[in-house]
Amino acid sequence: MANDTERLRRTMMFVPGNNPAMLKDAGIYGADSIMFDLEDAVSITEKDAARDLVYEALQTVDYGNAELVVRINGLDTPFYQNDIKAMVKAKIDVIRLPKTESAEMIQQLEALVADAEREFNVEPGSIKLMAAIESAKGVINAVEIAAASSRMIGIALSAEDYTTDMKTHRYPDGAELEFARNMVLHAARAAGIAAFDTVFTNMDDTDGFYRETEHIHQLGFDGKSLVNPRQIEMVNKVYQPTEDEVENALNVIAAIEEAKVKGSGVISMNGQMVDRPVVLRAQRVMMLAKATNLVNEDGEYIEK
Ligand SMILES: CC(=O)SCCNC(=O)CCNC(=O)[C@H](O)C(C)(C)COP(=O)(O)OP(=O)(O)OC[C@H]1O[C@@H](n2cnc3c(N)ncnc32)[C@H](O)[C@@H]1OP(=O)(O)O
Ligand SMILES: O=C([O-])CC(=O)C(=O)O
Ligand SMILES: [Mg+2]
Repeated sequence: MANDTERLRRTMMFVPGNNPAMLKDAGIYGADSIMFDLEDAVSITEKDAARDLVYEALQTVDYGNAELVVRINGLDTPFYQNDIKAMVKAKIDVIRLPKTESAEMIQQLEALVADAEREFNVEPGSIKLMAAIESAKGVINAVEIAAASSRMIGIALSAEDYTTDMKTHRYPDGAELEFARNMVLHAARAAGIAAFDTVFTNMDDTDGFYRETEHIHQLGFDGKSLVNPRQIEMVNKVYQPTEDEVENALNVIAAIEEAKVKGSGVISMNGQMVDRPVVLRAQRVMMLAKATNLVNEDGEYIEK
């Protein structure tokens, strides 16, 4: 598995935990992260069956290199303890807590995960955590939630529940989400973890999906939660660097290597200053270019 902080997380696709066909095929679409859902996609009467199905799928299906995430039921339900035990036993990569409102909730989750790791002989600390922020209280406390545990790999905005809590709904321009998006993003960056934007649920509105994805890409989100495999390619397209960006990144990396030889951390390239932040941005461009098979491991263009 890639280093937790470097790993690409453009696409995190929800898969309803009670749907055997979707569980079986979820790995074929190329999502960076697959998120098995035990919460709102599963009705109350199917909670136990869904948990068993996801456990079984984790034993039998090959999901390749995808990061495996489970959205457990909330801490105010009778289901979360069994969810945690089963998913730790199955050695899931990441547990996503829905409706997170405080750092204490993450600490409560962490203690239960640590107990389950001991019970099932799973390497201590190996199961990572993330939080979904779905209310005004969660948004206000996003900074402490993001920093609540060294196991945290990310936080996500969940706009369906959030807009309900805010007594509004989702509009095409997304103005009702701007404050929450900026809070979640800044909290994640301050804690050094990933930031995920929310789902887009109108499968027929392709233009709207592109508009929203371009917007959150511009803000700096790592990626989005998704509900449908058709959305994966669209997100990857938005996150794929342009040829000009790759060209510039390659020039920046070459220029800084030359500067290093001369014993300097800064150099001028075509009249533009190149220093550490420019180099870090160039390295991220190259990581995205490699992930979308635009260039090979040596940074050379792959002929299509
Ligand atoms: C607010 C929240 O909490 S959101 C999170 C909870 N919600 C979910 O998890 C919903 C997940 N998504 C879905 O169930 C579906 O994509 C829907 C209902 C949104 C749309 O369904 P459809 O219109 O039938 O999807 P579509 O026609 O694009 O499906 C194409 C194929 O992809 C599969 N597929 C669709 N969504 C998913 C998914 N999320 N995971 C895995 N496979 C999927 C379908 O089974 C179908 O496979 P097939 O061609 O082998 O039959
Ligand atoms: O995490 C998400 O984007 C989906 C969700 O639960 C919500 O929007 O309430
Ligand atoms: Mg929700």
